[in-house]
Parts: sequence; C-alpha cells; structure tokens
Amino acid sequence: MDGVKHIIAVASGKGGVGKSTVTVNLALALAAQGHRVGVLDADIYGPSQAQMLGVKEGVRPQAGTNNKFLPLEAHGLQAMSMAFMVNTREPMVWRGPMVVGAFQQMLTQTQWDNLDFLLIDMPPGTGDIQLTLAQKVPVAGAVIVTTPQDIALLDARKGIEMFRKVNVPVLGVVENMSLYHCENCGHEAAIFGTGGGDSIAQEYDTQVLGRLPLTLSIRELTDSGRPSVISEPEGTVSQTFAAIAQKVAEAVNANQGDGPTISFSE
Ligand SMILES: Nc1ncnc2c1ncn2[C@@H]1O[C@H](COP(=O)(O)OP(=O)(O)OP(=O)(O)O)[C@@H](O)[C@H]1O
Repeated sequence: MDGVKHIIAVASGKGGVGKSTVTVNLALALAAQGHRVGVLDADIYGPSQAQMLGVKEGVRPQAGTNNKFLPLEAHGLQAMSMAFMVNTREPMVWRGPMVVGAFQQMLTQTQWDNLDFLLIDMPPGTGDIQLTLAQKVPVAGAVIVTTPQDIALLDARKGIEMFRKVNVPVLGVVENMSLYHCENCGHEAAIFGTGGGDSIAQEYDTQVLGRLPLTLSIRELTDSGRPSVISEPEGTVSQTFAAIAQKVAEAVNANQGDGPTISFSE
C-alpha cells in the first residue's frame, strides 16, 4: 500500500480484551525502536484510539493531495480514526456496508508518510471489516490479543482460524490481563486463570509474544491519552512492550518475501 511497508492487524475474537491498549502501546514501542509507525483505528462503532492517543475532541484531519486526508500526529505516531471525523458522543447508527465503506476510505485515502508499520486496531469479531482488510491490502501479519480465560480463548481461536483462512500469517499471541497485580500491597492473583496464551499458541503453532498484567496504571495511563510506554518508559510494562515489538518486527521480517496472496470467495 502507498506509504506503508508492512500492515499489521491487532485483533481478537472477543471485545474488551485490550486490543486498543495493546495496539497503541505496541505502536509506541515500535516507534521507540526507530521505526516509523501509524495507527489506524478500524473500530468504526467504538473507536478508542483518539482518547488513548490524547487527541482532543474536535481535532480534524487536514486535506492532503490526491483527494486524501493527512493523518493526525500524536506522540510521534501517524493516526487515523473515525473519531477524528465525527462527534464521538453521537452513536454511529450505520448499516454494515456504510461501515465497510468508511473503513476502506480510511485505509486507502489516508496519506501515510513513509511508514515501516501500520498497526490496525481491529473491531472484535470475524466480520465485514476483517474480510475487507484481507481482501483489499496485503497484510504482513496479525497479532492476536486474548485474556487467559476459556471464554476469551474460544473467540481468539476463531480469530486465528479466520486469519489462516485468508492466508494472513499469525505473528503471535499477546496474553493480556494475565495476572492481577495490586499496586498497593503487591499481592498477585490469576483472576482470569493461567496458561491460556500458551495453550492457544501451542495449538496453532505460533508464539506467545508477551504477557501483560492487569494493573490500575495500564488503564489509567492508556485511557488518559498517555499510554504506559511513553509515561513510564523504564517500567516493566514498557519493557514487555519493547520485547513484544522486537518479536513482531522479527516475525514480519522472517515472513518477508513470501507475502500472503489473498484468494478466497465469499
Ligand atoms: N492490562 C490491563 N490492565 C488494566 N486495564 C486494562 C488492561 N488492558 C486493557 N485495559 C483496560 O480495559 C479497557 C478495555 O481495553 P481496550 O479498549 O484496549 O479493549 P478492546 O479489546 O480494544 O475493546 P473493544 O472490543 O471495545 O475494542 C480499557 O479501559 C483499558 O484501559
């Protein structure tokens, strides 16, 4: 795609497992390692990236050349989201084809500037947006985010199966909220169980890219527009994201050369 070397989908089967949190922190970790990185928020009904990137409501993208929009800049990342186009307090009461059209426009009509990686924060599920992405552009790989409990793994499996069906390599699994860590007393508890990420990675012959704890600070920092990777660059969460970023970049490079050919019929 014009202006983008590698597209990476950050996906899950289930909602609320931390895709957007992982997307923004992984993007910042890749940028900290010297890559040029963009984030496309493909969640049309419930975009989160504007808030997580600290973009104020009402800031709109400028027109570029060739009928394209210039992405917004936030924390050194290039970003595009439905939240930059509409009033986010109003619900998007749209039918499927309109949602797909909007996603396609954001994907192809944003003037990405020489990106090494474009991270796409996918909506939950295995529907229209996922199919459109796989059909319209070459996707270098997918990062699957899951929490360790069975109910999330069930949906994560569907996500992995879907990417396999459309020949998008799964780069690995991020296990989020794997251990609750109390920041006051240091007590730790495996609220959502243990071993889920490992078992799914083994089942699908892929790797666990990293495990993130369930902590107050991840939520507070990310939701307030200054994600952990830039707020606490020396912290353990940032170190985990740095390791994940390295593995993702390595996995993409390892897959290079035999890029996916998308061929399937609906
Ligand atoms: N490891 C974590 N510790 C604490 N809070 C977290 C963690 N990961 C995510 N959260 C919080 O959980 C909420 C949901 O996360 P997020 O929006 O990233 O999930 P999602 O999978 O993108 O959701 P959706 O399906 O709605 O797009 C957010 O408030 C986020 O800050």
